[in-house]
Amino acid sequence: MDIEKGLLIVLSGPSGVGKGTVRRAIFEDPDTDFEYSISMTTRNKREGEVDGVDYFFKSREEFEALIEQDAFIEYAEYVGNYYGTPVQYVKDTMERGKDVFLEIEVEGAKQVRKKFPEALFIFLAPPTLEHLEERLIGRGTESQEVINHRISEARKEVEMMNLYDYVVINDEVMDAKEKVQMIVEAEHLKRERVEARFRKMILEAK
Ligand SMILES: Nc1ncnc2c1ncn2[C@@H]1O[C@H](COP(=O)(O)OP(=O)(O)OP(=O)(O)O)[C@@H](O)[C@H]1O
Ligand SMILES: Nc1nc2c(ncn2[C@@H]2O[C@H](COP(=O)(O)O)[C@@H](O)[C@H]2O)c(=O)[nH]1
Repeated sequence: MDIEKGLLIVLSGPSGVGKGTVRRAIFEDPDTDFEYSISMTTRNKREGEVDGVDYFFKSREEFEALIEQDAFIEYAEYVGNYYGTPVQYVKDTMERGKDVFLEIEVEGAKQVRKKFPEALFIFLAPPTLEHLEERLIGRGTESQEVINHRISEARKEVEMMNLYDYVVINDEVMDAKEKVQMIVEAEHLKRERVEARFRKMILEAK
C-alpha cells in the first residue's frame, strides 16, 4: 500500500485499560483533527452498541471471506472472536492527508508495525493489573470467565509495552487524553522539522 500523507496513530493496550474511554474523550474535543477507523468484529454486539458506529459487526463467515480478499491492514483472533482494521477506509483517509486513529489489541499493533514502521505507537497501561480487573468488572459487559481470559491476555500484553514509541498510564482519563494529544502534536512537529531539513539539504545540493 502506498500511503504518503497523514499519520497513522495506533493506541493499544490490554482490554479494560480505558482505550475506548480515552479515545471518546479525544474525539469529543473539537480541536481533534484526526479520524477514527471503525473496526470489524465477529463478537456479539453489547447493549447500546451500534453497527457502523462502535464496530462493523460481521459473522465469522463474512469476516473470513474478507480475510481472503485481503481487506484488512491487520486482524487478530482475540478471546474467541476476530477483530480487524478495514484497509480501504484507512488508505482513503490518509490519502486525503488526514491522520487516522486505530484502537486495537497488541497482536494487531505488531502487524501494523511491520507494514507501517513509520506509524506512531502508543501503549495505554493501567496503574496496576488490579485496576484493570476492577475496571473490567465495573464495566459489567463480560462474564467472569471472559474477564479472567482477558486478564490472562493482559499479563502477556503489558510485557510488550517496551515495543511502543510511548507508554501512557491511564490513571485519570483527561490526563491520559491530553498526553495522547500532546504525543501526536509533538510527532507532527518532529516530522515537519525533519521534512524542512530534508528540503533544505536538497536545495543546497542543487
Ligand atoms: N482512568 C480511569 N479510571 C477509572 N476507570 C476508568 C478509567 N478509564 C476507563 N475507565 C473505566 O474502565 C472500564 C473499561 O474502559 P474501556 O471500555 O474504555 O476500556 P478498553 O480498553 O476500551 O476495553 P476493551 O479493550 O475491552 O474495549 C469502563 O467502565 C471505563 O469507564
Ligand atoms: N487487532 C485488533 N484489535 C481490535 C480491533 N478493534 C478492537 N480491537 C481490540 O480488541 C479487544 C477487545 O475489544 P472489545 O470491544 O471486545 O472489548 C480490545 O483490546 C480492542 O482494542 C481491531 O480492528 N484489530
